[in-house]
Amino acid sequence: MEKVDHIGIAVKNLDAVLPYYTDTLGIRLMGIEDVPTQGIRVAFLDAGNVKLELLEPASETGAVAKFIEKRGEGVHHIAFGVTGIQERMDDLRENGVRLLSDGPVPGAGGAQVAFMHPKSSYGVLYELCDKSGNQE
Ligand SMILES: CC[C@H](C(=O)O)C(=O)SCCNC(=O)CCNC(=O)[C@H](O)C(C)(C)COP(=O)(O)OP(=O)(O)OC[C@H]1O[C@@H](n2cnc3c(N)ncnc32)[C@H](O)[C@@H]1OP(=O)(O)O
Ligand SMILES: [Co+2]
Repeated sequence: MEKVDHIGIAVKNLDAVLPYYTDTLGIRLMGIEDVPTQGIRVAFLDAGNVKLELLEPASETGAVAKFIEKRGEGVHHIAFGVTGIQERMDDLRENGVRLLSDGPVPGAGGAQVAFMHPKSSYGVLYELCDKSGNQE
C-alpha cells in the first residue's frame, strides 16, 4: 500500500486562493515553484499527514489549463509516494494500467513522477511521486 504524498488541486490564480488556505484554513505554506515542463506554478501546503499541491496554469495549453477550461477549479489528482518508480510503472503496465509516459518525468521539488490515465483508474488521475533520488 502506497502512502499518499499529495493531493493536486487546480486553481485559476494561486495568489488569489492562497489567503484562503493560509489564513482562513490555517494551513502552512511550504513553498511555491515553477514547473515549466508541466506549464504550471505550484504551491505546496502542509496539511498534516499529506500535502496539498495547488496547481496554477502558466500557459493556456497545459494539462491543468485544459482541466480548468473543461471542468473548472477543483481536485485534480492524487499522488502516491513511491520508491523505484520505473519498477512500479513496469508492474502497473503489466497489470494493464495505461501510463502517460514510458518512464518517469521531472516533477516538483526534484521528484521523478509518472501519471496513470484516469480511464485506467476508474476516473481518478493518479500520480506516482519518487523523491528517493532527490538531493534537495
Ligand atoms: C509534475 C509536477 C507536479 C508534481 O506533482 O510534481 C504535478 O502534479 S503536474 C500535474 C499536471 N500534469 C498532469 O496532469 C500530467 C498528466 N495529465 C495528462 O496527461 C492529461 O491531463 C490527461 C491525459 C489525464 C487528460 O488529458 P486529455 O487531453 O486527454 O484531456 P481530456 O479532457 O480529453 O480527458 C480525457 C478523459 O480523461 C478525463 N480526465 C482528464 N483529466 C482528468 C483528471 N484530472 N481527473 C479525472 N479525469 C480526468 C476527462 O474527463 C476525459 O474523460 P471523458 O469521460 O472522456 O470526459
Ligand atoms: Co502532483
